[in-house]
Amino acid sequence: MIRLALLGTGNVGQAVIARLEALDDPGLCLVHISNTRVTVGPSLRESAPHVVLDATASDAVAARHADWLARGWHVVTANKLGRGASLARAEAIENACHASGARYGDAATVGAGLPLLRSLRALQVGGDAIHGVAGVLSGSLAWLLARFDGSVPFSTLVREARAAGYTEPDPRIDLSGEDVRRKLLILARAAGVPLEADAVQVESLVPQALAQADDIDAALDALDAPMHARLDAVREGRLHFVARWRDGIARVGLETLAPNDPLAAGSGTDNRVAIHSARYAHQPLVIQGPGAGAEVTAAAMLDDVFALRDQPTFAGTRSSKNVAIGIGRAIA
Ligand SMILES: NC(=O)C1=CN([C@@H]2O[C@H](COP(=O)(O)OP(=O)(O)OC[C@H]3O[C@@H](n4cnc5c(N)ncnc54)[C@H](OP(=O)(O)O)[C@@H]3O)[C@@H](O)[C@H]2O)C=CC1
Ligand SMILES: N[C@@H](CC=O)C(=O)O
Repeated sequence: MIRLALLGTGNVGQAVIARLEALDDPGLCLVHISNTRVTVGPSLRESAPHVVLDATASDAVAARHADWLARGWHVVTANKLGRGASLARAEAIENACHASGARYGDAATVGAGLPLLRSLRALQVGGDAIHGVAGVLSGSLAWLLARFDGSVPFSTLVREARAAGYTEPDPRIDLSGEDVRRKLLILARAAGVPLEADAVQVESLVPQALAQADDIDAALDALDAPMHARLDAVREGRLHFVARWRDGIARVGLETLAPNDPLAAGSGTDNRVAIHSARYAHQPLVIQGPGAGAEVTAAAMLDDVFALRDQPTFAGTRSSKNVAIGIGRAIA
């Protein structure tokens, strides 16, 4: 029996609860659910989970990952602020895993669970050397830029992307390139490169009026004129928000790509990532698929839980009281 604690009951957290309900797996038991307002079940410490599921966007929660791992609790996260924030925090997570044997499931943090991190790690286990990564890493920006033809204000599209659950809780995290920076850091670090967060050059799409706004929704209109100007300046191809890391240089920002560029394929929230390595020296390995959405993200988190099942920690553990999933649903 694996005891799970779920932090965060928003888009992703609710999808985790719904998936647990649908799977109805007797080997999984939800012993704690919490958001910033409500806790269901005993406190996190008292519930002594085997696995903490982080479905928040909270820096304070991510700052605790290393402590939980050091305690022997596995951590499965959609929150990128563990391995995608400061290098010191990413290294603390690494060290805690080595010291305690606990595992860190981060598949959901890049590409909403596409087999990106898994492939990067498997290539290296097989003796490959990763030379660089280039990609469209934001599902929301991919979705927005695919739709943006000037007929509808960019701000209207941002509101739609937010309502569909593709953006971060604060969409400025996507629009500023910060979400993509975090993903590029996670990928580069998974490729063995100790990249500092401020080593990534980031082009932000957020005008000052939006950056400083308290009422984010009202201030989204400030995007419309500058984004229209960017669109008008495109002569051939289409705008894409691209991340690149190679030869010590890492940058994220808008680029105009020709339709036959490998990074320009796909539709909707599709992410596309090209991995350049010793094995894939002439043609990169390209991985593509939906890169945002609560359901795929929740599925990736639970895949990471299932991957833990062979861990000795769970052998012989007693069954625990399952926190009512219906209550978890009710505290959204
Ligand atoms: N949406 C997507 O497509 C994807 C999202 N992710 C990541 O998933 C995470 C969640 O995203 P999403 O569900 O859209 O966000 P939401 O804003 O919908 O939900 C966030 C949840 O976290 C809770 N929370 C915040 N701080 C804490 C805390 N200290 N302790 C417990 N709960 C807390 C919030 O509680 P309250 O309601 O009380 O404020 C809320 O329930 C983010 O890190 C995001 O980057 C990753 C891949 C894809
Ligand atoms: N806001 C993110 C969601 C997944 O990480 C994105 O747009 O890609």
